[in-house]
Amino acid sequence: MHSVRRPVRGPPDHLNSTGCRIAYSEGKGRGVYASRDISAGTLIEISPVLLFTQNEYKEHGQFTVLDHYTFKWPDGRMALALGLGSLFNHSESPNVSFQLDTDTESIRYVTSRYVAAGQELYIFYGHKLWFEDVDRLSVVGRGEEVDDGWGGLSGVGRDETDASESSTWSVVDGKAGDGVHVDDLPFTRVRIAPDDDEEDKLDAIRLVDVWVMDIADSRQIATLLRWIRQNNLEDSSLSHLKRIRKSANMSSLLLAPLSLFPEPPSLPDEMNLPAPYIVTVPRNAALTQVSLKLKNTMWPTVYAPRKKWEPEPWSKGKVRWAWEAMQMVVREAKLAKDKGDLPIVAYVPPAYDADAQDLAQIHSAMSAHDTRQSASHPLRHAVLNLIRIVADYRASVGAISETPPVDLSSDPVPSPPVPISSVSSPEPASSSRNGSHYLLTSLTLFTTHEPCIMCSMALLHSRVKEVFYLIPMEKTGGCGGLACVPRLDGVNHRFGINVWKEAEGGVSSNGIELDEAVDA
Ligand SMILES: C[S@@+](CC[C@H](N)C(=O)[O-])C[C@H]1O[C@@H](n2cnc3c(N)ncnc32)[C@H](O)[C@@H]1O
Repeated sequence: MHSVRRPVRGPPDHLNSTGCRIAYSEGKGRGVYASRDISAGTLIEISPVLLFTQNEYKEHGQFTVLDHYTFKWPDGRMALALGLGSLFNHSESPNVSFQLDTDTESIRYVTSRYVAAGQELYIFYGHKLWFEDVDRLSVVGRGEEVDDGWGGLSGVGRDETDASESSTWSVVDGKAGDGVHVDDLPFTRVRIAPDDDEEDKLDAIRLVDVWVMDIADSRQIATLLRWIRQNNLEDSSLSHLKRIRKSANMSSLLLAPLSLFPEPPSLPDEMNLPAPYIVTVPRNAALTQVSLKLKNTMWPTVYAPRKKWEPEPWSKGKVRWAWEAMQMVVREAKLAKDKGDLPIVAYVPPAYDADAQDLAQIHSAMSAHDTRQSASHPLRHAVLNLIRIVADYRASVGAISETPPVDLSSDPVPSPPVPISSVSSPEPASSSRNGSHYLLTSLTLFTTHEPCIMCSMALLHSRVKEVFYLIPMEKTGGCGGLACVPRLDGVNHRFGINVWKEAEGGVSSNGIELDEAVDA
């Protein structure tokens, strides 16, 4: 360890609203510690960086103590993390991953698993350490491997994504924004709807009933759009439709699907609005110009000439996000098994895209494991436990639309932390608000095992965006195994289903297999 002398009065108090404090770490100098339980996927720190030119570093920096704190920035300069960033110590099994954000010249630190209060928060520096890792038995000297000439935390600068130990998987190596070819994706997509009909004829167009309202005074539109947002009427099942239909002297506003509101949604009294009425509109976006023309006669529809069931483009950053989630569920499932429960875990991280995060209003990851055995309760499936945790979270933060976006000056985890072992409250939180329908809107659920039919139905009702699982359950699964719930005729929401390929990125079912008759 380089000499970090203790100041006379110990480490400074550090007020960090995301749960970190500074303390001394045996043999490592100062370190960053969790001051409370922190759930996986929590953004705990954004550190601005100070950048030095290569010359400044070569001529000065490398001969100073700064050499222990600087690392290579993607553009070749050397960087020093301010804030807490420079105080994270190294571990071979880190609990924090980080991402370099070149746009804002900062680094974002996110917990990669649940961290209990009092534990140290570690990142992974890379394989070329210049000090003796006190937690490791063998000594790895700085000169023992090929040096890239930069030293410091030089492993960090390899790419723009995080540098956790797992970044050696080629599918995610490179820049976060780079695309991944569909054939290289580590998962396969289960087809949800038949793709035989192009909906190019009027009678082939699949329909859905929605509530609509006419607005004579166009000045009311902005107020109503705000009201729709606040009342959570933005259902993803209607995202293929434009919100407003204009005619010569009248605008009509699409409110919500009938499937969610059998009764007309109640509108703000003070605006003196006409009563909503029912209109039948296309259920899907238009895939061809012919179908667009036909659909537009019913309601202005989005043109999405994407090949049907062709997966949306995935970037390396997003694959890494999914990969970390899959690693997380498998790891947690093994822990659950060690505790005597079934090794089934469900996990919802914050959405990858900022837009989806805004829509979902979930800014910290939540996970749950199957507690049927420890709770002696037949309904404590991992997915149901997780949905209840999300409901509790939503209830604890109050109105969904009032949840603030994540902001390091405020607490991004307003609810109590939710370790996988914390599922014990007997009753779900209930809410009569419109938002109670939308527990998982825009969110992706990762799970070790294909959810059973009951859980798949619960996911459908929760409006989950998509599901990833590793282990298909042919005899009990509701996402392609025994049945495919979102493919059923008449369901009012469809969610995507993806099956992680066994052992892709090292995510393997070894040790978490179940008897095929068990329903997950
Ligand atoms: C970026 S600094 C981390 C903060 C540092 N502990 C401090 O008090 O300023 C890197 C230095 O921390 C120490 N360090 C980090 N992780 C360590 C580990 N696993 N074992 C021993 N020393 C470690 C080494 O001295 C290294 O040069």
